[in-house]
Amino acid sequence: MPERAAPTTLESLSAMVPGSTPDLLRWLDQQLQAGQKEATLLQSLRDTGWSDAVARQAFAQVVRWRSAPAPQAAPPIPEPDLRRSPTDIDVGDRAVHVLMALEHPRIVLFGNLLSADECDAIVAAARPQMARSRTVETRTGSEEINADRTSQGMFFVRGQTPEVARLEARLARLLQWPLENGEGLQVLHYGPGAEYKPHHDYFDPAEPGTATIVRRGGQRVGTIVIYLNDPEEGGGTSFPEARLRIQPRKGNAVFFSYAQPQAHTLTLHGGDPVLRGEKWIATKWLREREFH
Ligand SMILES: O=C(O)CCC(=O)C(=O)O
Ligand SMILES: [Fe+2]
Repeated sequence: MPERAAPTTLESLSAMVPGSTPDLLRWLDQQLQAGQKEATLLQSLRDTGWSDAVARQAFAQVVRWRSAPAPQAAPPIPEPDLRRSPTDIDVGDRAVHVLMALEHPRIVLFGNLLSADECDAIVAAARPQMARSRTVETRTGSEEINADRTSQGMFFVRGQTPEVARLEARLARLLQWPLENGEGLQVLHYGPGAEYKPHHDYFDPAEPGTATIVRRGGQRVGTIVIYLNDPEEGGGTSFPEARLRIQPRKGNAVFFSYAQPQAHTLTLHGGDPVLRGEKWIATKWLREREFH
């Protein structure tokens, strides 16, 4: 029998037909599956002592239940395979540590994603191209300077340097998400006092520019922020609704996902002001579809 994912089970359906039983509904379902006709079925039910009213109501409910459309499986989103609570995840050329996992909001903290040398190489490649960070402006669909974001930043195109390509391959395995569905890696640098006020990374569907933005690759559905150095004080990544702060550690990374572009995902987050030292991060935003 084809698998049926109806809004309710036959057991709970029988509660909606007074006088019926789950067995009666299961029998009707099997008979309909076998191609039996209404008149024949109602007659056999009457013959075996069911009242006409119960037989008719049960028949109608089962017919309706059988024709209910199978609910759409939720589309996949980026997600590490944590089903067996692994300590490490093999990403091909490295064992990434799983340090913490929160269900809702979905937040996973990883260690050992990058070696110290790899972090340094990404910073060195990004440094000459740093400029005041821009954010995608959903009101207009263009990129603008944002007063809430006092960091400096740049984007790599995918695969731009060997380190970037290696990191992207690792992330694809770690998050079980195609490399092509990722935006180019963004590197951000926060000096003392710099911050990124709490925000959502998805594009607000209510804003007029969002339709234009999501034409390229769909919505953002996940983010991984990779720490490229150790700030001395401050500079955490905070999730105020989860009352959670992640303290940066060179080579570690925090991943979070949001299946819908909605506040109930509790993925509001920000970069706390750097109090002492500086902060370097690389951010990869993951899209629903291929981003090019
Ligand atoms: O600086 C941080 O820790 C957070 C960065 C961030 O929210 C982003 O890049 O979207
Ligand atoms: Fe963000």
